[in-house]
Amino acid sequence: MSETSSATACTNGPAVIRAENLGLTFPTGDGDIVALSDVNLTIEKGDFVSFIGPSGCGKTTFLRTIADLEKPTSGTLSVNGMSPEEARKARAYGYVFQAAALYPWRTIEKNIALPLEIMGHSAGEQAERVKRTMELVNLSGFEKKYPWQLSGGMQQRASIARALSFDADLLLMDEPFGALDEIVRDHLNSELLKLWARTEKTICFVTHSIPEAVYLSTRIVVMSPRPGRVTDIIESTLPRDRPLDIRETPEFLAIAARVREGLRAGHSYEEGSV
Ligand SMILES: Nc1ncnc2c1ncn2[C@@H]1O[C@H](COP(=O)(O)OP(=O)(O)OP(=O)(O)O)[C@@H](O)[C@H]1O
Repeated sequence: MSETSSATACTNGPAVIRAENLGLTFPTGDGDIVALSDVNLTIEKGDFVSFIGPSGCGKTTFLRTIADLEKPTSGTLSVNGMSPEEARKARAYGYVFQAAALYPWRTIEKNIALPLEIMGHSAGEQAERVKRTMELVNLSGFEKKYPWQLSGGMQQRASIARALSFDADLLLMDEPFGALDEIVRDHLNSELLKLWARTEKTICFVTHSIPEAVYLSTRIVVMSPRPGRVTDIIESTLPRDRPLDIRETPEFLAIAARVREGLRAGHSYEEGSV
């Protein structure tokens, strides 16, 4: 799909995210950095959208703009039909960072309960939600442990549980598995797909890995730097039910080849990852 046609893609239905001509420029001492330029993208409810592209193409900035952690300098952005600020105040999204970012002095259950505490949920409601989300990410039994007593993969599952605890429909995930080894990453990828199927959340997922993007996504947004822009949007033809060995199928490899081609067209392809 060309840059021009991607601008008009998928504009039917109730959009969770709608970006129109979105731009964000950071003024710095060394001049302006155009992190996002003319981004047009619509994400529908229940989509699993991955953002892939080389370092500096604006993936994190786009997620942070959705989360109202950055302000656009041009264009418009709506989240569940609201401004990003309104959506943040309405707790419309959960955010999972690259590092698990758990508080070391809190037990796992207390880390997961933190947003619920801040939102003023009763102790009973907190306990019920913590139990439910810990089950969802397969961490039951580890409630009283501290983060340092868990493996990296388990810590990241706890941070996913924390993002799910207040039941936002939208999950923003910024390279959540980037620091994990491949076996753990495979496992968490397939767990995440199951969780997505069970909860019907809308997920925006940043990754540098082509196989990860293809395995997880209903749509893959390819971005390119200088300035950061969307250069391709690839619709997945894979079924929603995806065993890990789907990655060996010709259909999977064909989509991966398309993503690689999209990255190459943005003059950003490097062998293996981006
Ligand atoms: N607060 C900031 N001030 C100035 N420049 C910034 C700021 N945040 C990001 N940038 C710049 O904006 C561009 C996009 O950054 P961003 O972190 O969104 O890229 P990315 O695609 O997520 O990269 P990576 O894959 O390395 O995480 C980069 O050139 C980055 O240096």
